[in-house]
Amino acid sequence: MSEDKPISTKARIKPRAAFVPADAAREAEAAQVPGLAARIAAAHVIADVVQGGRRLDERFSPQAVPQRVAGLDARDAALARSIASAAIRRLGTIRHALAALMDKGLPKQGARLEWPMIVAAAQIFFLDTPDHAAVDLAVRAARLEPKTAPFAGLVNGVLRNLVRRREEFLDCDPLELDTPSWLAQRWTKTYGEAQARAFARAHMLEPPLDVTVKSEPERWAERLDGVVMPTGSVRLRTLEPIAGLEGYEEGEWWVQDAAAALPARLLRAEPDERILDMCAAPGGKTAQLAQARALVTALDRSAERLKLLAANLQRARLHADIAVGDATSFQARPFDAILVDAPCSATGTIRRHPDVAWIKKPGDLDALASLQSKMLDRAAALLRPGGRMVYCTCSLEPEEGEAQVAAFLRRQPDMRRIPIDAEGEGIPHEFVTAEGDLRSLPSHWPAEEPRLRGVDGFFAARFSRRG
Ligand SMILES: C[S@@+](CC[C@H](N)C(=O)[O-])C[C@H]1O[C@@H](n2cnc3c(N)ncnc32)[C@H](O)[C@@H]1O
Repeated sequence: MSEDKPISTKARIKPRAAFVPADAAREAEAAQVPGLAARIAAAHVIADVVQGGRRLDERFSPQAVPQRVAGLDARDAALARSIASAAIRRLGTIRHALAALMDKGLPKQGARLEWPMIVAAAQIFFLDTPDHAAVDLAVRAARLEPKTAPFAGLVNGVLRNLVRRREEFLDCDPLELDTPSWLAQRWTKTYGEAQARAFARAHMLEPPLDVTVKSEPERWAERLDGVVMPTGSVRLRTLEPIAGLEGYEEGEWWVQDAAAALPARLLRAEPDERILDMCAAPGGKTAQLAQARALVTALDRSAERLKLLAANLQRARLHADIAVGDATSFQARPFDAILVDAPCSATGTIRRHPDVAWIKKPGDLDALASLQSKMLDRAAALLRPGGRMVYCTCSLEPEEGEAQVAAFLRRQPDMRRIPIDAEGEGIPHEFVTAEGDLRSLPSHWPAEEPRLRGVDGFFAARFSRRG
């Protein structure tokens, strides 16, 4: 361990096996120490995401695997989630700091201690946990296993040093450390270095909770301690679980990022129009279309996710016809309007889903872009002459946005773009491209109050079919 070694920005600890208490007796022992089971669960979840490519949401779903979080009470599960989320959001910074404090890295026998050390570092850097508790619980985690117990002193020393040098490590560049290099390079190439850095800074913050209200946004903003955004979404400061908030059970609003609420609006649904929502689950956009009293068919390939959509619509007291099927081969008589909210890399949602940055790989883009173009072509075939269509993705990558749409218009001479009229449609000017498409960025809406900043990165383009 080194005391004041200068920071090498390239320092990294190699990924290790997950931290697993050796047997049931030790798990029981862990359960006796308040807060320890939550930290161990967080360590497991971080390893699952980083090494196993698993989604953070899935690890905390009601079907969570028993060893991970299922045994925790609600408070501990919430704590484990906020630790895991903070750790994954700033994984590069944390690994960089730990590597800078250990000359030779962790000894082979204690390699799996990286995970509880990451858990402790996330608390020391980003959460309200008292430093001594964060350090002590990591040391206790190390002592649980005979293999790692000899390194409890090392864990203690490194983490105490981390506490001492906290400010220095927090001054690091999030574009270099907390953004996978393939994404940093892509964003720099597409948007320039200043924007790429602004995205990385936006990704550092826990995002606000945005909701789409059925009506009276000002009244709901007042009741829920929020603000009405220029596009009509209500943005809340709360960190409380949503199910307990006023109006949720009654279906007066649903959770939806302010940018995610725009594509369905761009479709301009009219009462009684037949609308196909091609990739509908879990249904945020279906609910908007149903709220406009359109006759919506909600199609999705995933029956599981459609169950969630059905529950969400039921809570909001809204209706749609639900269809399980593949959008690329779906058959039906022509629709008046179609929304194609295609599966994508989701790189525009890293603020809300920091795991996306570590789970997605550059090789995913080709397969996604090819699926999106098949969906677009099928949608064009299902649209009546004169009908409207909106294509959108929550991606910052041009292959899934601008380039995808340019190729679509070349392939489909019957389709023409309907540019967005920012002024007339109440869409912020900075969200609208020269071609008239929507392109929101995580760095947009730079509010003074950090809790109210930013928006998901979305792309949307609108078309009509020549009559
Ligand atoms: C971006 S999400 C949709 C989000 C949804 N529109 C909303 O606002 O809540 C993409 C959806 O596409 C679905 N999907 C993926 N491939 C599909 C396919 N071939 N056919 C139909 N749906 C598909 C996924 O199951 C997923 O639910």
